[in-house]
Amino acid sequence: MHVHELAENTYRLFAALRDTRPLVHVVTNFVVMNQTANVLLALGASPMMSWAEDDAAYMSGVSDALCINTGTPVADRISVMKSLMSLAGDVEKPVVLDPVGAGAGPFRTDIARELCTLAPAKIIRGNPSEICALAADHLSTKGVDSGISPEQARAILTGHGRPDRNADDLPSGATALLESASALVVSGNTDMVLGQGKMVKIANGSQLMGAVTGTGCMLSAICAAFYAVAENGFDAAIASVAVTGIAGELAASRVTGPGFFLPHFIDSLYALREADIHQYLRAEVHSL
Ligand SMILES: Nc1ncnc2c1ncn2[C@@H]1O[C@H](COP(=O)(O)OP(=O)(O)O)[C@@H](O)[C@H]1O
Ligand SMILES: Cc1ncsc1CCOP(=O)(O)O
Ligand SMILES: [Mg+2]
Repeated sequence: MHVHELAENTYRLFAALRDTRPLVHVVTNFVVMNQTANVLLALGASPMMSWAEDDAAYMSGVSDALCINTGTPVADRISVMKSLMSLAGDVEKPVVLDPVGAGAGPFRTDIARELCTLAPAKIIRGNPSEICALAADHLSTKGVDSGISPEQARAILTGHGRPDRNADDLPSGATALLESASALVVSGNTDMVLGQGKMVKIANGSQLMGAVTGTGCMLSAICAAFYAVAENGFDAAIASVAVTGIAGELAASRVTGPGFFLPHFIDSLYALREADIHQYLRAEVHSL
């Protein structure tokens, strides 16, 4: 597939999202809850941030997608996350898992690994060391920040240059993790979207996105909104990474530092046009 086709598909899903305004149920951490709801609204989705167990069955019945984020994993939240993911799996509702802090100690890593066993068609979106903690038992996450670069993650996931694999092979650790997912998103200065036998690299975004908290969490919620209108998790993940990166780039061009980045990011998402997607998308497709 060509970059041009990726841009067209991204805009098609973006337009569908704005037309249908999917209800996205987000159980996320206390740090990013408000900004995540605002980002979903600016994108064109309808956010719902409930985490009550008593609300789970009803909300699961009416929502179009679910986003689960393990950033502040207190006991009652973990329990509702499991219930919601099981309910969503039963009806094949689109689900996104953001394993915040996987690879930073056994507590978070074990929670994320258990959640990976639920809702088998989910998108899993994390930073390089979070994904490596799930796929390859590599524990290097520094709190919620990646301890490694996307390129290092790629090397770890491919099994360190085994002679029978070339650099473009589908990561072996990722292959196993993909059995519990429809797509993996490894974010960073360049984002990688992995599906069965295929990978797309997207080089949009800005360094400023690493200078404010919650950009990864927002990307995961955006993945859930796109997944609600997409045919599959792989296409939803590509569109989400593209739109997030382009909006981030436009926002960064309008500010001098992180302080005003977030409001400009929200404005850029709100005002994003088809022409921006075609003009700015920088993607490489690898058929594997
Ligand atoms: N140095 C960078 N250059 C471009 N984009 C970046 C950079 N760092 C992070 N991003 C973008 O910020 C978003 C969050 O990614 P990341 O920081 O890896 O996640 P997390 O916040 O979960 O650690 C992604 O859209 C990613 O592309
Ligand atoms: C700082 C912090 N601490 C617990 S959750 C959280 C937010 C993490 O957000 P992101 O993974 O998007 O950087
Ligand atoms: Mg994160």
